[in-house]
Amino acid sequence: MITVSRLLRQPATLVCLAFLLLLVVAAVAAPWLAPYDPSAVNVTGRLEGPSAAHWLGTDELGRDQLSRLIYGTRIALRASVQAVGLALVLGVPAGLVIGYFGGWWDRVAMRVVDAVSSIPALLLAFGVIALLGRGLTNAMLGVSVIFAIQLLRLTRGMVLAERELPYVDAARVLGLSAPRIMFGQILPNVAGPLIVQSSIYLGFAQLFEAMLSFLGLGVDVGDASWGQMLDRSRAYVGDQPWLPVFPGLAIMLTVLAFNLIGDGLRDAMSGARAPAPTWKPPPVRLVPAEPTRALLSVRSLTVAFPGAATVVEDVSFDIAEGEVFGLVGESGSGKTMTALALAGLLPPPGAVTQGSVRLAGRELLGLPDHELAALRGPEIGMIFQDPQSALSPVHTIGRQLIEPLRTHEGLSRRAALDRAAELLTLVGVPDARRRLGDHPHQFSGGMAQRVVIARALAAGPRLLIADEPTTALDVTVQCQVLDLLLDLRERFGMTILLITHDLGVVADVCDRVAVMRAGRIVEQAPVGGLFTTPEHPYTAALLAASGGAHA
Ligand SMILES: Nc1ncnc2c1ncn2[C@@H]1O[C@H](COP(=O)(O)OP(=O)(O)OP(=O)(O)O)[C@@H](O)[C@H]1O
Repeated sequence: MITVSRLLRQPATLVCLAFLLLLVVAAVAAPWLAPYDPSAVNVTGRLEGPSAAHWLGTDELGRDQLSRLIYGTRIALRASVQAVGLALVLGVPAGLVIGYFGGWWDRVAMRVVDAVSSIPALLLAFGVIALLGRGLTNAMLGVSVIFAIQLLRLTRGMVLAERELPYVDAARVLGLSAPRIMFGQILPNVAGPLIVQSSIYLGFAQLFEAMLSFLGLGVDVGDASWGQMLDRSRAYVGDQPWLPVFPGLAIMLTVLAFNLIGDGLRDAMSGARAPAPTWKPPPVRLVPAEPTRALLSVRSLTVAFPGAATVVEDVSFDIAEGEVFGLVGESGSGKTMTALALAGLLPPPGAVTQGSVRLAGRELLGLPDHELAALRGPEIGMIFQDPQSALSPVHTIGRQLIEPLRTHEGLSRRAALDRAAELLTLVGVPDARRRLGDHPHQFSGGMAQRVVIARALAAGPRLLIADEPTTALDVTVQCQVLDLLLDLRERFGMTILLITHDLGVVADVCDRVAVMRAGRIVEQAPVGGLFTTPEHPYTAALLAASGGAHA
């Protein structure tokens, strides 16, 4: 539904859809719309220009051009739908099977695909015509084969990625048969790009039909086809210059319409050209905050989503320079929303409705976006739970590390690479120089998290917000990453806001801690005090539930 509404917001796509609808109406209602019989010859009225009797003129046999153009839509649409329909029927199931089963099936099929793909579509159409004879159906068969091969390749590529996803494993565990998984589970997930590609192929098919008819290999001589009209106009264009104009325009506009619809569908599905949301955050009610020596001072921070309950309410805490401050609480208690609010990264329509967030004495709430963006990196760094999803899979680690170094420190590429290698060594990645050329998937979870930490350090932030940085890692690696954070605090005097639901982690690394529940801080204290004498019953219950992890 989101895709349809985005599509309806694209004027160019709407115009193209209306144009195609017009073609379909013209094809279906041709006998009623066409003013003349498209094959009625009138030798006394040959090669006439546009007139009241013949709006688009007549051809070399005196046939009405408008009527032939209207009847031509039937062939244009039939050729396109036939070629793409057959390609979908052949290519998509083959791609699903080959991608899903993989192995030698895949290897053999892909070699065949490579070989057939190297043949130009037009050449293959000539081959099919030579074997099976002239005619629109035979001509479009060769084109269908090429489209089918391309759709097979596209489907197979997407299935290779999809089959590794948890929902496919879940379907296997449920005992669904392979065809049901392929057609019932995977196909709906890969349908979007296939629809987009097909609409683009509809345009290509139309072009091929016109080319083959132009070469005299498509429709029968008497039939009205735009390509054939263009072909016949060549010999008489000297006598009647209007002849090629209308069939040429019809071909051009139809191909353009199919392609623009394909583009529009792609944008609607990816949201790329969707208009920016009109939503504007409400103004923040700044709470006056007294001067403090803390590096970060948060007062009465309140975050709300329109129509939903307030997710963070009246949260206040201070973090001193060099301190590790823990924010702990059960899932959904508002820890992440607090952190995102501090960095100005709340997902719309969430917004800070009131409060004060001062970093080194400077109020951050209400700062314009570009000023906040300039603070992220050198002032506030963030690391998240899943290191792999925080790194771009297609870029090397080196490239991802030098970007912040070049942006914030203005280093040359060579100097940035040297510094990136130093940072990787600092966070404990062995053989750092060589590993700069590796991609994220070549790193284990713990090593990838070290890379993410190194990237956050690259800009030298004063405050590092670490949101569940060890939750996705196994216990041994968790300890190593926490030790690394502590080591960095020691060396650089870095201030850390550590978000976690694990009281064991809090006990190990934090100086002070705040306990959150349902969007509010219910208690905050130095770590030792909180564990020995919790004041709030919720803290006591959390400690009891954690089974003495802190002991
Ligand atoms: N887009 C949203 N719209 C409305 N409410 C949201 C949205 N995103 C999050 N919330 C709500 O905000 C509350 C706080 O979420 P938050 O992610 O901060 O919790 P958390 O304590 O970090 O939990 P977890 O440890 O599971 O990440 C939750 O009740 C959540 O349902």
